[in-house]
Parts: sequence; structure tokens; C-alpha cells
Amino acid sequence: MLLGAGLAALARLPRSLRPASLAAMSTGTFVVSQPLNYRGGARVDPADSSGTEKAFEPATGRVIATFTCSGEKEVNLAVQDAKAAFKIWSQKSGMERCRILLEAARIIRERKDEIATMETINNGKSIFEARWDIDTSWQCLEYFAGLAGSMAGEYIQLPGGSFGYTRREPLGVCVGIGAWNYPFQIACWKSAPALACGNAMVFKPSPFTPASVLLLAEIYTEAGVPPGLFNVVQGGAATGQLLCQHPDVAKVSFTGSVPTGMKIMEMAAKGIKPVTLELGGKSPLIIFSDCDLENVVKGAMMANFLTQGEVCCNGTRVFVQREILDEFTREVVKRTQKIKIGDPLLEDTRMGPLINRPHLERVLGFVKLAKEQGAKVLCGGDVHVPEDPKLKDGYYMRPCVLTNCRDDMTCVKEEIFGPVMSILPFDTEAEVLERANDTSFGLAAGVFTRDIQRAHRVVAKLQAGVCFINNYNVSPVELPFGGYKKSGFGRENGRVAIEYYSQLKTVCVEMGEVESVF
Ligand SMILES: NC(=O)c1ccc[n+]([C@@H]2O[C@H](COP(=O)([O-])OP(=O)(O)OC[C@H]3O[C@@H](n4cnc5c(N)ncnc54)[C@H](O)[C@@H]3O)[C@@H](O)[C@H]2O)c1
Ligand SMILES: O=CCc1c[nH]c2ccc(O)cc12
Repeated sequence: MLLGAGLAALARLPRSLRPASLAAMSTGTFVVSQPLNYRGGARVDPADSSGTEKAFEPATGRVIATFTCSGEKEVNLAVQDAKAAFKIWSQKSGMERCRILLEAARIIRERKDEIATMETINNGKSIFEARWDIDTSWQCLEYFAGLAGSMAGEYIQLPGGSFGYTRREPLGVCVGIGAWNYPFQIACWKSAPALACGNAMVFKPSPFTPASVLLLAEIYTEAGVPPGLFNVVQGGAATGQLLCQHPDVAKVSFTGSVPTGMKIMEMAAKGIKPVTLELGGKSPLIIFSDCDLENVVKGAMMANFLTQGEVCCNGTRVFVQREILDEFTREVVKRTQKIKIGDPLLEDTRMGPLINRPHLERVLGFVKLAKEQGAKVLCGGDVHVPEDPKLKDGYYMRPCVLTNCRDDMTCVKEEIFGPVMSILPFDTEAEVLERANDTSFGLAAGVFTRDIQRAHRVVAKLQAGVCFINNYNVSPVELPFGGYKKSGFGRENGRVAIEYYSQLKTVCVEMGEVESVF
């Protein structure tokens, strides 16, 4: 729980009385004072330390938590607790697991405002968006609860009355390592399928956003999972490495950047551990001239400016057919300039601060380089200083639209992970397909057109794991999510996620005599 002035008392109130009070808290008052590790069904101070980290409130630049990074001893304790809980959990029927996950989903739904408030304070995204994130989170638990109850193998008849069958079995202790852009949701997208399949999990959030996953851990406990089934350790690369290299860890599910993904895969390879990698992107959004322009402008904004542009699947290379280039550009700039930037806890704010000062500087650096390389800034791309004095040290920038872009510019080739849209004109379908696929990433892509045949023809040729037709950045939990090429592999969400958190056992049953060649 986040504790600020008067908040400790609020936190002791019955849960039903808490959410509204917490949601009413304003920016600039929260501090975290309880331990941020979770083990054996409770918050704990870590048994050892590999240094300390500070977490910030991006809206104000204030430190909201100082915490200890977990070392070898603490990581080992978390894995051992998870191992013990796995023995109990994996023996439960799918229906028993289903009931507990449904209860956890219900509690998340009930505490939505409280969790969203914490997410907004620690990440900087607007409260409006954070509530969406929490909706997708409980929906994910509900979805995998349903699948837990219906997981089954196959029966295969063999000659002479013999037969075989398959069993879908859990892997054991799974590790989840998260990025900072969707802290609570990432933990849910990983833990829900893992737990549904009968696994235990040790989760490490990004050191920039250590707080909200503790609420998930407490909720799992309250819902009835065995103590130790879901544990949290804190820290950065060193703690992550200890987790990936631990001999009792059966699988690693990672969300983060491509360079870190490569390191994770190397470590996992040494232990022959399966990995799910949800990595970065530089996704194309292709807009044909026959589109519905009103929808397209909305789609392009959704593709670029959610969570301050810090979204892996953002469609930041916006290819616009030349006939509508001017009209589209005019309209998208007009709307971008109207985005309300500021205190992310205010109901009408639509863009909050970026995650931290170095990241803000990095994004501004991309805009500067784009100008040097010949791009034209049509709006934004500079620091925003809100009028409210308490926000003066926050990490705000104005969302940016770039034109005069070329495919070889850095702003078009590299993932910026900030509110920067690059507009690129094109003439023909064949040309735009070639240019859209000319990247080592392959996370997502979008097509806007009224021509349904063209829409399907184009998405069939796009090298991307998630394609949108006439919309962008919607992620219903029923649909698999994951990338092609360097954007990773394995899938989260959808039925298929079960395959990444379980293993298949084949049982061959002989009903006759053993036929021996000896
Ligand atoms: N594809 C997706 O679903 C998805 C979702 C969100 C973010 N991302 C990507 O994540 C990146 C931004 O997130 P980030 O800056 O937190 O990424 P990051 O790779 O720096 O860190 C991600 C996580 O990995 C940990 N980590 C860092 N080095 C490690 C190591 N050597 N071993 C083990 N763990 C290590 C970090 O502490 C953090 O928890 C962007 O590239 C973005 O596209 C992808
Ligand atoms: O940021 C990228 C897309 C995304 C949004 N929410 C989640 C949760 C878990 C992920 O692995 C990716 C994402």
C-alpha cells in the first residue's frame, strides 16, 4: 500500500471503504513505506541486498520509494517458496484454480480505482488510461480462469485396442520480468496464464515502477492461492540475471527491450529454459486514401500517443497515401495540439509525464536529431512546463508530429518510446508494403482502408505479429499478442498462451502383449 499523510489510517479501513478515498488522493503526496518484496504470502524486507534504488513520481519528480534490490539469498528464498507452493497448486484441479483466479479478478475489479491511482502516480500515465489498463488486467484473470477449468488433453486410438493420451502439465516455477510502461497489466498478462496452468511465479517489476505489483500479490493471497505461489523481488539487471540463471526456474517470460531480450535468451539457453519475449517495435500504420478520415485521425492518435507514446506496439511510422497527405496532416496536427497535458490524476488530462528525466532527454534527443536529418516539426517535440507549481519538476513534453521524413532517418528506424509520430508519404500498395516491412522489428502494424479485399491482402503480407484493420492499439485479452522478427516470440493472451506456460506429456498405453525383436 502507498502511504502518505493520513493514508496509513485509510489503508487500515475495511477494503470496501478504501478505494474511493485513495482515488481522491492528489498528485504530490504519496510515499511508499511498506516493504516492496513479497514472499510466502506476505510483504517482507529482503534477506539481502545488491544495492538500493529510488522510484519517482514522474508528475512531480519526487522520490516515492527507496528500496533494496534483491540479491542471491533473497532470490533463492523466493524461488524456494514458489517451489513449495507449486507442489500444492499443481495438484489442484483446473476448476479449483479457476475459482481462485475468478476471485482475484473480482477483487481487482473492486479495487480498480485504487490500483489505477497507484499506477498513475508511479508511471505517469493519465488516470483515464490507467483505469483501462486495470480493466484489461482483471479481464485477463477472468479469461485464464475460464481456460483453467477447461484444459484437457487428447485421446488417440492405436491398433489392437491400444491407445495414447496427452496431458497438459505445468512447467514449475516461472519467472516474470516486466517493463515500466504497463506495470500492473504486464504482471497480470504473465501471472494469469502461468497460474491457470498450475505454475508458480516469481515476478520482478522494473525498478522504475516497483509498487503496483504488490497489490496484485496481496490480491492473489486474499483470493486463496497458497502462500508463495506469487512472489515479488525487486531490482534491476543484477536481480533479473539471478532469476534467469536460477537452476530451479523452469521458464522466463520477459517484457522489455530487444538488447535485454537477447541477454535473457542467452541465459535461458544455458539452462535450456523456454522463454517468452515481448520486445520493442517500430510498427507501420498504413493509411490508404479511401479511408474514413475521421476514423484514421483518431486511429493515428491512438497508435502514437497512449501512455505518452511509451507503448511497444505503437504505429509510429505513419505511411499516408499522397492524395490525402495534406488533409490528414492538417487534421492530426490540429488534434495533437489539443491534447491536454498535465497532472495525470486529473480526470480531463490525456497525456502525463514521461517515465523519468533521462528518458525525456532521450526522446527530445530523437526530435533534435530528426530536425538535423531534415525532418520538419509540425507541433510539439519540446518540454512542457505545466502551470501548477507542484508539477514544475515533472518530465513533460508536448506530443510531436514530424513530416518531411525519409525511411533512412533515425526517427523512422529506431524505437523512440515517446510521443513522436513520423509521417511518410507513399503512392502504391506494393511500395508501402516493401517499406513497411523494411525493419528488423515485427511487433504490430495497422491498415486503414474501406477496401476490405485490400485490407486482408495487405495484412497477409505484413511481417508483424499483431495487425489491426481500421483501428489501432486495442488489445482484447481473447486475442494473442506478440511479435515477429526481433520483436520477440511466444504469445501472451488468447488460448495459445496456455502452450507457453505448460508442457505436453504423451502417454502410450499397450493393451496387448509386448512385441519384442529380442
Ligand atoms: N512487446 C511488448 O509486449 C512490450 C511491452 C512493453 C515494453 N516493451 C519494450 O520494453 C522497452 C522499454 O522497457 P524497459 O526500458 O523497462 O526495458 P528494459 O529491457 O530496459 O528492462 C525490462 C526489464 O528487464 C530488466 N532487466 C534489465 N537488464 C536485465 C538483465 N540483464 N537480465 C534480466 N533482466 C534485466 C529490467 O530491470 C526490467 O525489469 C521498450 O523497448 C518496449 O518496446 C515491449
Ligand atoms: O507496451 C506494449 C504492449 C502492452 C500493453 N500491455 C502489455 C502487457 C504485457 C505485455 O507483455 C505487453 C503489453
